[in-house]
Amino acid sequence: MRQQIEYYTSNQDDVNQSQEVIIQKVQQQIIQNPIEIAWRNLNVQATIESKQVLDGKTKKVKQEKVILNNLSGISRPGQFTAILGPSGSGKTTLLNFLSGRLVTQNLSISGELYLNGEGIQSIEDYSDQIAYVMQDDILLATFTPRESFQFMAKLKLPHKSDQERNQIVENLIQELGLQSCSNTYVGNHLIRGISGGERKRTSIGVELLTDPKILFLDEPTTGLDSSTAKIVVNILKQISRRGVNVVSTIHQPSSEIFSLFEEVLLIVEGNIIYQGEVQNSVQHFRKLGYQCPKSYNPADYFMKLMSEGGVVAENMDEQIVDEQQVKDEFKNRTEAFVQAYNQDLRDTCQIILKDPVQKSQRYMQSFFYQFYLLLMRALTHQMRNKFELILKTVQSIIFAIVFIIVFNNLGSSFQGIQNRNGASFFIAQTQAFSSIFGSIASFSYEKPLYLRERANRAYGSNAYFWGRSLSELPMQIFYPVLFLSITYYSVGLNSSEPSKFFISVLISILTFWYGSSYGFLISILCPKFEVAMAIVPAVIIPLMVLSGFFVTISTIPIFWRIISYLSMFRYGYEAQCINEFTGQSYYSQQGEPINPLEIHDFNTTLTQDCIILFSLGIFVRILCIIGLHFISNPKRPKLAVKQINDSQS
Ligand SMILES: Nc1ncnc2c1ncn2[C@@H]1O[C@H](COP(=O)(O)OP(=O)(O)OP(=O)(O)O)[C@@H](O)[C@H]1O
Repeated sequence: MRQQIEYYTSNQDDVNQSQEVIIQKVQQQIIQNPIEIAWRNLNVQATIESKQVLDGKTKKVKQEKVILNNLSGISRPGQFTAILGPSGSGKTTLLNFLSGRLVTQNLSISGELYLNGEGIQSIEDYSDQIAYVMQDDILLATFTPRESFQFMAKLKLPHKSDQERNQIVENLIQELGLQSCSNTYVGNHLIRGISGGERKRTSIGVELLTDPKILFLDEPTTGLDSSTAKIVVNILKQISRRGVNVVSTIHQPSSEIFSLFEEVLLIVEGNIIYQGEVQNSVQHFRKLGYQCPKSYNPADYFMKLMSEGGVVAENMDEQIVDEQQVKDEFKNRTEAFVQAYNQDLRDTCQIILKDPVQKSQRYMQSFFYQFYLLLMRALTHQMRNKFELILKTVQSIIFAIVFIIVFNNLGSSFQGIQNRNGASFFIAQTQAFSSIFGSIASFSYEKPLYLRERANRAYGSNAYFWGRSLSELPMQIFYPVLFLSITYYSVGLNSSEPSKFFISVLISILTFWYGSSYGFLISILCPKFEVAMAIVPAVIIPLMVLSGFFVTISTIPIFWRIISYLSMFRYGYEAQCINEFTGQSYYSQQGEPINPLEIHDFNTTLTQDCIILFSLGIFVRILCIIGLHFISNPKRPKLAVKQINDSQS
C-alpha cells in the first residue's frame, strides 16, 4: 500500500503528514455501495448551421457532425480512468455526457447509461453521489481554501453538527496537503493568492466534501507544471483507492504523468480505440502492428498514433506527404483500431456490480440559512475586495470633482435654469451609468461561481439572488451619498429647504438601484462579460437619449415613447429637476417670474417618479430571478432506459 502511495507536496512536513493521513483513510474509508458507470451505443451528433453561397445566393446550410460514434465503455469504482485523446476527439463531450452536463442545444444524443447495471434516464437523479471538477478553478478569490470548504460544508452537509463539519474540513485540508496555504486567499489576477496546484487541489476538495462516489474531472492537469500535475494525479489515485470511481480527461499528458495512470481510455474522432490497463496498451497496439519503440514514451507514441501528424512523421522517408493520402491512411488506421477494440476489448467492459443505486435525496439547507450564508459571504467578499471598493470610491470622487468644476457657477438667472437642468441630468446619468457598469462587472465575475455552485445544488437561485441583492444595498446607498455630500452644497443646488438635499440623495439611490438591477439583468442574459460590455451601449444609450433632456418626449414616435417608460435616466432626471426647480424663484430675461418646469412636459410628480424607479427596479429584479433560474437549469437530455441482461452486459 505504501509503495502505491506516491504523494508530492512542496512542503516535506506536509508530505509526511499527508501520507500518513492518506494511508489511514485508505485503510479506514472504503466507501459503502460503490458505483460502476457503464455506457452503451452512445451517439452524439451536432447540427451545425453555416452560410454558403449556392447559385450566387447566400443560404443557410445545416450539417451534421458526429462527435461520439457508438461508444460503449465502463468506468469502475476504485479505479482512476484517464480519458486521453487529441484535441477535438470528444473527451469533454464524453465526460459531460457521463456527468449529466451535456446541454442539448444543437446536439442530438442517444444511448444508454447504467449505474451498477441499472439503466437510468438521467444521472441528475443521482446528483448527490457525483461530483464534477471543472477545468477552470472557479473559487471566490477573497476566501481561503479553509473558508471555501467551510462554506460548502455548511450548505451541503445539513445533517452534520458544526464540530463534525469542522472535522471533515480539517481532514480534507490534510488529505490534500493544503495545510500551509489553508488560510491564504485563493486570489486572482488582482489579489495575490495560492498557487495553481493549490487552487486545483482546493477545487477538488470543494467537490469531495460530500464524499461523492463518482468524481469527474475535466483536464485537471492543464496549465500546471509537471511536478504539480503529478501531485494532482497522485491525489486522484488516492481518492480512487477509497472506492471512488474517478474519471478524468487529460490533455497531452507528459510521459511522467502517463506512467502514473493505471486505466486509460483512448479516444480518436469520437471512437474508443482502447480501454484497459496502461500496461496492456503497448502490447495491444503491438499486436496490431504498431510497436512502441523502446526509447519512446507510450503516451507520446499513442498521441502520435491518434493524430494525422503522426502519419506524416512515420512516412517521411516514403514521402507520403500528400494531404489526401495522409487523411486516408489515418482513416484506415483508426478504423482498424476501432475494429480491434470491438473484437478484443469491448467485452472486457462488462458490468460487474449489480447493487442498486439509491436516487438522490434532496437534502438542502433551508432557504433562510442559504440566504444568510450567501449574504454573509457576499458582504465578506465586498469588504475584502479592497481594490474594487477603492476603485469605485475614487470613481465617485472623480465624478464629483468633474461636477464641481463644470457646474461651479450655477446661478439663478435665466442661464442658471439651463445649468441646473444640466446638473440634474448629470446627477441622474452618473448614478445610472456607474451602477449599470458596476453591476455588470461584479456579476460577470461571479457568474461562473454561481453556475458551478448551482450545478452542485449547493443553494437555490432565489436564496442567491436575495443574499446578493441585500449585500449590495450598503454600497448602493454609500456611493450616491458620497457623490452628493461632496457636490450638492458646493455648487449651490437648491437649498431652500434642508429636505431638498435628502430628497436628491433618495432619488439618486433609487436611480442607482434601478440601474444596478438593469446591469444585473444584462450580465445574467449575456454569456460573457465581453458580450455584455458590447451590448450595453446599444441598450443604454437609447434609454439615455429618451430621458427627456435631449428631446421632448411627447414629440417622439410612439414606439420610442413606450421605451422611455423604462428609462432610469428619465425618472431620475425628472425627479432631480422637480426637486431642483421647486421652492425657488426664477425670472426670464425680461425679468418676469417663470416656472422652469413648464419648459418640460413632465407628466409625473416627484413622488410618482420615485415610486416608478423603485417599482421598475423590482420588476427588473424579478426578471433577474427568472433569468438566474433559467441559466442554471439548462435542458438536459433524457435517455432511453433499457435494462441490461447478463448476456448484454
Ligand atoms: N455543441 C457543439 N456543436 C458543434 N460542435 C461541437 C459541439 N460540442 C463539441 N463540438 C465539436 O466536437 C468535437 C469534440 O469536442 P470536445 O470538446 O469533446 O473535444 P475534446 O477532445 O475535449 O477537445 P479538447 O482536448 O481540445 O478540449 C470538437 O470538434 C468540437 O468542436
